[in-house]
Amino acid sequence: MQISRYSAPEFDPYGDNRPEESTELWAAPVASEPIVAAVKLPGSKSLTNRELVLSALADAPSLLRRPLHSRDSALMVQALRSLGTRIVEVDGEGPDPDLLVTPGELLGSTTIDCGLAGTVMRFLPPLAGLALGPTTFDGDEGARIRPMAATIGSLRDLGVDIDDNGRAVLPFTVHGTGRIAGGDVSIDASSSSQFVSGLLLAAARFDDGLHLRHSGERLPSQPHIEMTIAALAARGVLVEEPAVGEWIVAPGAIAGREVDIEPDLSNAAPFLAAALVTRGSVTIPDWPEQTTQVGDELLRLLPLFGATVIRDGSLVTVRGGDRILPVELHLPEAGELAPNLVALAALANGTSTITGIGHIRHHETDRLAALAAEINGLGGRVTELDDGLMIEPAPLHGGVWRSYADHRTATSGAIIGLAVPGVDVHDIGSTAKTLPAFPQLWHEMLHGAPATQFEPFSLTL
Ligand SMILES: O=C(O)C1=C[C@@H](OP(=O)(O)O)[C@@H](O)[C@H](O)C1
Ligand SMILES: C=C(OP(=O)(O)O)C(=O)O
Repeated sequence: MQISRYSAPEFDPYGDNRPEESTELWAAPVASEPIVAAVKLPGSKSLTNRELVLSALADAPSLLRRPLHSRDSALMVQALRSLGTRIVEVDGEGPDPDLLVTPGELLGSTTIDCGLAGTVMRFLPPLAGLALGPTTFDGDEGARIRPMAATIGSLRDLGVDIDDNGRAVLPFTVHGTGRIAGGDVSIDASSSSQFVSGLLLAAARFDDGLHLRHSGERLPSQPHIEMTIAALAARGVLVEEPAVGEWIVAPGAIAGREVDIEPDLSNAAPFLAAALVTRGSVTIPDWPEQTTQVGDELLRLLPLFGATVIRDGSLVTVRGGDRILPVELHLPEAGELAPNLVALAALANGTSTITGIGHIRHHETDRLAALAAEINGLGGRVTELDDGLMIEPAPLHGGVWRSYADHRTATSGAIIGLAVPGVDVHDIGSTAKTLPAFPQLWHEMLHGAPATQFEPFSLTL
């Protein structure tokens, strides 16, 4: 295999926009024996935020059952409410209330806080174009460097006036007029599939619908585009795909519906990884038989690391092998899973390469640089490639593991900490982005009993 090395400038994910970081350290628990546990996971971020957006655009109310309640979904709820959508919590089973969404006229004249949520910053600008007044988008300091050019450029090409001071990043203002002409548009979605999903979700509400073409050299995270297309189909909107990287949506209504949100299978990754690290077994209930979630790929990928996967109806159990095997993976479709897989590879008994994931430099942080810096900080031997990482075996020692406000970097530190004493994860609270209960669930997985010392992340809806 040809490996081209990436020569990184000294890693600083924020430049001058460094956010204030909490100095809180979380002592990652070490597993002294094989873990045998079952972990029930909350709803999928990607499904919840798509269904919230589609419910706001629909022609009738929708009920979301067992949606995710996390920072990313709370930001989406808050943003849609401020645009004019009514969203109320209604009783559901368990701790995560259902959401009843009643679409209203999109009003605009508001400011949307995107936090660090790609789904909020890429899915909502088209809705702001359909709104009656201006909407300003901003977010965390770390969000202000995430690429937005394809969203801003395409909406402009479709007739929307956007003021971004020529910078093509947050903050920017969409001057909505209540309608978007729609029609033909071409984008480069090589840095995120969310540019495609954001346009497709709203396209049926454009006057002339949408004929979208992707013109860049690669299209990452394609399962997430398939998820968008499936969510639209379930609401009566057909997306035609005349060629790879081309989508057509006719103008029409988006139906309201009742929808069960599946558990977040990408967030199953750290727990299933724990089975491999401790040579134990971890079971996830309610694993959907069929799904568009890329997390389902874990059932194919984890056996490559030496795991055995057992399916019993909706129960999925992953059992660790004698050791963690090195892997050679090309993962453009599953960048979201890469950080946790890299953590596993750092504990393997040989050299691994994971490629095809250059776009994850544009996720919550530059994940390739972050993972290399943190594993190497514990004595590891990770080399950045231009589109991935090479991970060579090395004895790891304890130390501080920085999270860079990234939930998946944080959980990667927790995975390594199971096997390496003395790993202190900085800002474990960043897991609230998609899994506020992560520290509790991790503790329960290890000890079987609820932890008392964790204050759950509180959300005001
Ligand atoms: O549409 C979505 O819900 C997502 C798409 C993917 O983004 P990229 O295409 O930027 O990788 C994924 O990594 C992200 O976590 C969620
Ligand atoms: C890339 C991710 O998030 P976002 O939706 O903010 O892009 C992620 O959750 O791994």
